[in-house]
Amino acid sequence: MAQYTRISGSVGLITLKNPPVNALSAVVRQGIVDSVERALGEPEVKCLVICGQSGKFCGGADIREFGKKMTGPPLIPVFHAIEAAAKPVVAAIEGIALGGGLELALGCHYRIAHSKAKLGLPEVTLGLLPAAAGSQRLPRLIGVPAALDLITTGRHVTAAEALQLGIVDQVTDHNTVDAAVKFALSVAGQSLDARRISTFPCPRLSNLDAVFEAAMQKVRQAARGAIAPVACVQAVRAAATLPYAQGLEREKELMATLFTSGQARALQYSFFAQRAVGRWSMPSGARWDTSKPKPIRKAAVIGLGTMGRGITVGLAQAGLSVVAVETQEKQLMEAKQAVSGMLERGAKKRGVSPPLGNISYSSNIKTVGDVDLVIEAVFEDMALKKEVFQQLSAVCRPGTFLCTNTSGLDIDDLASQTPNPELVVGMHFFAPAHVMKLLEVVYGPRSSPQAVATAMQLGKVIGKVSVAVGNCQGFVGNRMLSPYLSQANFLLEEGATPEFVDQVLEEFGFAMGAFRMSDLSGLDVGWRVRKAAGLVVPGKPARMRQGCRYSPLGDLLCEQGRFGQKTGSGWYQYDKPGSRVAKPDPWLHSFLEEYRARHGLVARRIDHQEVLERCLYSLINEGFRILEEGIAAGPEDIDVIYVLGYSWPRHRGGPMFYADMVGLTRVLERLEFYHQAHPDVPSLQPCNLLRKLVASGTPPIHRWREVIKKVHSQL
Ligand SMILES: CC/C=C\CC(=O)SCCNC(=O)CCNC(=O)[C@H](O)C(C)(C)COP(=O)(O)OP(=O)(O)OC[C@H]1O[C@@H](n2cnc3c(N)ncnc32)[C@H](O)[C@@H]1OP(=O)(O)O
Repeated sequence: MAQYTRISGSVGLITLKNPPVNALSAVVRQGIVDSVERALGEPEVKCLVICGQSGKFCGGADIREFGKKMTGPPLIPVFHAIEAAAKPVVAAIEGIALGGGLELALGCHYRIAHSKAKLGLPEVTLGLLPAAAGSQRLPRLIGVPAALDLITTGRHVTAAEALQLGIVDQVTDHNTVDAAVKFALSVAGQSLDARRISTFPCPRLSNLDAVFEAAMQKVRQAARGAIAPVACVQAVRAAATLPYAQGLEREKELMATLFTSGQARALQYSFFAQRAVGRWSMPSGARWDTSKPKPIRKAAVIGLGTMGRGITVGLAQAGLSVVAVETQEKQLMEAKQAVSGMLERGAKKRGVSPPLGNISYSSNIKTVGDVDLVIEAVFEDMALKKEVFQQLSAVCRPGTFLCTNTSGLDIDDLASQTPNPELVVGMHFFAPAHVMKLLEVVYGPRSSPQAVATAMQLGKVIGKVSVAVGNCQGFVGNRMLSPYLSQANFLLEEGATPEFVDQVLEEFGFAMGAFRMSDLSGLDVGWRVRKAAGLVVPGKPARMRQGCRYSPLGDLLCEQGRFGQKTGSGWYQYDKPGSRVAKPDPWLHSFLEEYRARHGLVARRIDHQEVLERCLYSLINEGFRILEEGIAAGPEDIDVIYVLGYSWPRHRGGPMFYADMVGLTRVLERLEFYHQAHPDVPSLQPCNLLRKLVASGTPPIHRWREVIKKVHSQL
């Protein structure tokens, strides 16, 4: 609702009330209309102030209403009525003014913001554009280049930047409503002619075409197939080239195509999924709301390779005390230098001082005796990790949580090295660990709910989106990646090239195709895992392992020392070791031809559809197996992991959402088709849960949990 009160006798105060972010629901919109009408009708009222309750101005349109039947007054006429008012209307912006919230403020005659407020038009991140006249008012207020930047990126700006850009008229460190009331009284009675943004001409640009061409090129490059950023540029162009009323029409047209698009649905699903994963549950019944985390003030990181360094930076930046341990003195010194550099660069970007003093470095594991939680990040070798866990058990004080940054080793096996397996969980970070938003929190059968809650909470403190998952080989992300990569390899055996497979996957929206990604991460990583799993055994039939089809192509490249970017060659060739520019490699093409000839394989023409279906549906099928086994609690967990950790295009929601969009019946049919063609590839065999979902009428994704529950209760 919107509450109307009178203060200081002559100020009408409208307070938006819709927790948690005062979103503009139908009731709130109606409340604004009624309150404005009432204030304008009261002769004693000289001016109006609009604010939000609980220190939050407004988080924009109510996203929960999207896709439902529209009720209540639409936003544009509401904002026009405010702008047309004969009494000054001042927005008192505390906390947030985002999307429709900022558009509401732009409809007001003046804007006063608290110094800690954040403002922005993030609609593009939801697959939309600022279609409550924001795309038309903002360029008129701050000029085309700045408006293009804010609208196409959706980034939030601080109050200080908003003041500099001209979005707000004043910034205060004090009570914003008091400041706005005072300000409103000071301008009451003055002409409002120069305060109505819709009447402003858009600031002229001599190089208008060049500016828009450059903007379009930039968004197309970054968008990976997303349509909203492109529509945002088109809408701003309308503001720059058309009268306001016609610009609004164009905004409406563009919004109409976006609003019902699959991309908007995917992005909005992704928004809620990212929040839903915080409400985790375990098969034991332990849940986020019944498990209390322990506060972590001091943590230790063991092993200062690439991952350990990133984790140390993340912890220190969040204000924790960190003991960083590396047993080799030389590596310790190198790590200290690298971590300090990362902290200094990060601090410079944020305009703060680097938290160098938060970290103490040591080559002695005994120095971790007084920490609350340890994150082990040594080399991915079970024997080494076990040794570290035994040492930690001996030196840590009772109750210390022991976490491992393994990307797929058995958490329970590690926990068995300690007398308190309930304190052990996995914290699987993604490289670079101080940048990537995803954290897989992995619980073993003996991990306590408190250990899980603590790791989830710590993830939040250091700015990660944490997803709780069960213990299995590769956890969720890497386990699903395995059939995807296998299919990519099989496609090479059957006639494709790495560049063709990558092109198809990149056109789908991945930042990198399977082979470019493997070259970046290092082919030796998977090779080591396959060796440990007993798959790389000389003398075994080359293309079969453990009764299933196996491609040894990656192993053969590793035997040649082709580990990817770091060695200057892998699936592609590079100018020099460490170079990032992948070039098709004639050597690799001849190698594939020889390989096919040696194994009697005849190359055939493979089309886009086959590449996509085999790579993606096998990955999705594994996702259904993960849900069936209860390793992930719901499809949102998997989708968040894939969007944030594996560069799955956000505008496609994630693999499980994508399966829902394609249609489960279609996914099932195609898997059946490919499994028939490749009966020796178990990952193509449709899993039971997928069959059950189809048999139960292919319910939409938000109802899958009901079917999953039934499947679990039958086990
Ligand atoms: C014609 C179309 C006109 C306008 C279009 C729009 O306005 S589209 C909406 C534009 N607004 C946004 O994109 C803001 C989205 N929200 C956020 O970025 C963050 O939620 C926010 C406001 C910065 C707060 O972040 P914080 O980390 O503090 O909290 P959290 O994200 O967990 O959100 C708390 C709960 O609020 C719910 N929520 C947030 N925004 C909205 C919204 N606009 N509509 C409805 N609900 C919203 C969010 O889902 C959380 O709910 P929960 O039940 O706890 O999961």
